[in-house]
Amino acid sequence: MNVIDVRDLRKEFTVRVKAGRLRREKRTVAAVAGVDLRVERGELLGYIGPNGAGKSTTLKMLTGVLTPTSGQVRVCGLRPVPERTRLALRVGVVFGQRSQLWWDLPLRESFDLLRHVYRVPAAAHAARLRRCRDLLDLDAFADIPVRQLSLGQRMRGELTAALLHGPEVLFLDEPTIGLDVVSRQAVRGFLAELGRAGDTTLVLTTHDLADIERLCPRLVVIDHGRVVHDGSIAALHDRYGSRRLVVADLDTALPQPPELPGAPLLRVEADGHRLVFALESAGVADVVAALAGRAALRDVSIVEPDIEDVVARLYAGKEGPLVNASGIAGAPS
Ligand SMILES: Nc1ncnc2c1ncn2[C@@H]1O[C@H](COP(=O)(O)OP(=O)(O)OP(=O)(O)O)[C@@H](O)[C@H]1O
Repeated sequence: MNVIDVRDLRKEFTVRVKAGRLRREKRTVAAVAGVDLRVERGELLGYIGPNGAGKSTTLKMLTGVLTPTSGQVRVCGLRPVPERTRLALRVGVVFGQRSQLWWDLPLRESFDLLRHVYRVPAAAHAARLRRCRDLLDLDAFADIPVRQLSLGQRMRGELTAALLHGPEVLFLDEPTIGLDVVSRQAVRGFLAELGRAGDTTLVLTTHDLADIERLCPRLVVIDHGRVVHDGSIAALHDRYGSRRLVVADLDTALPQPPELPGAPLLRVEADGHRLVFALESAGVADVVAALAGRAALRDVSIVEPDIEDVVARLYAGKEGPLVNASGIAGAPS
């Protein structure tokens, strides 16, 4: 069953813009311009796009904060705006910039209050809290008022607060923004664990593509309010022709670089001591074996295609083969 079902969703804002020295005129901005999206129970969905693409506006419509201009939205079978109270019991929300915790209370007391707000049975509350305490290491700071917590500590508290009522869908808007490496890993690890358990659907917006690579088998990219990609990261790489690379360091440069079937040579570097091949139809083992038969190899490494590059091209509206992370464009120099 689709826990999220969105059809031709639109949101327009009326803004006043300067039109001359003193005059201002009204203009309509289509923040979301016809999004279709279906998400099944247990899916982990990355919802990304450049600044101003319409991500937050979409999430706000999915959670009942904003009324759509037109289109259809169902989340857990409910219409988010008219049935917002019922929806709140079935979804959790973590918006990086906003808090649902009580600023002057320690986390422990916030969690207790939330139990009463959502009327969660004591045993279920205790079980969920125990899981979050273990996975997010909350005990070290659970008695400190929220206002004194670091951003990373607060984010762990926010995640817990969003999950204590056992939501079916968790919406996360930039959950790792501003976090240090350790906190980011803790949050990602926690979300991965939640995803593995399979009973919570995650919708994650982020500018940190490592979040997406780590967590989301499915990636929806929007730009100017429209979906421009819906599929896996691998599908995005296929679309842009980005390939894995084999980088071979040789003891002695060859007079003529070898031609390997299914793995074109992209570049020769370091006076011929480094050869870079793109893996097309050939496998790593075939390429390495063929090279080893023709040259003394000092080192071989495999370079994975870089998601940042592919997404940057998508945002820039450029189709076609990728200049990948190593700046390798296609022809040997
Ligand atoms: N309340 C509003 N009034 C007028 N325009 C708005 C309003 N909220 C959003 N917009 C406009 O709608 C567009 C989409 O904004 P939105 O916040 O959804 O983008 P976003 O993808 O979340 O961007 P970011 O990555 O920068 O957070 C932008 O052009 C923004 O200026």
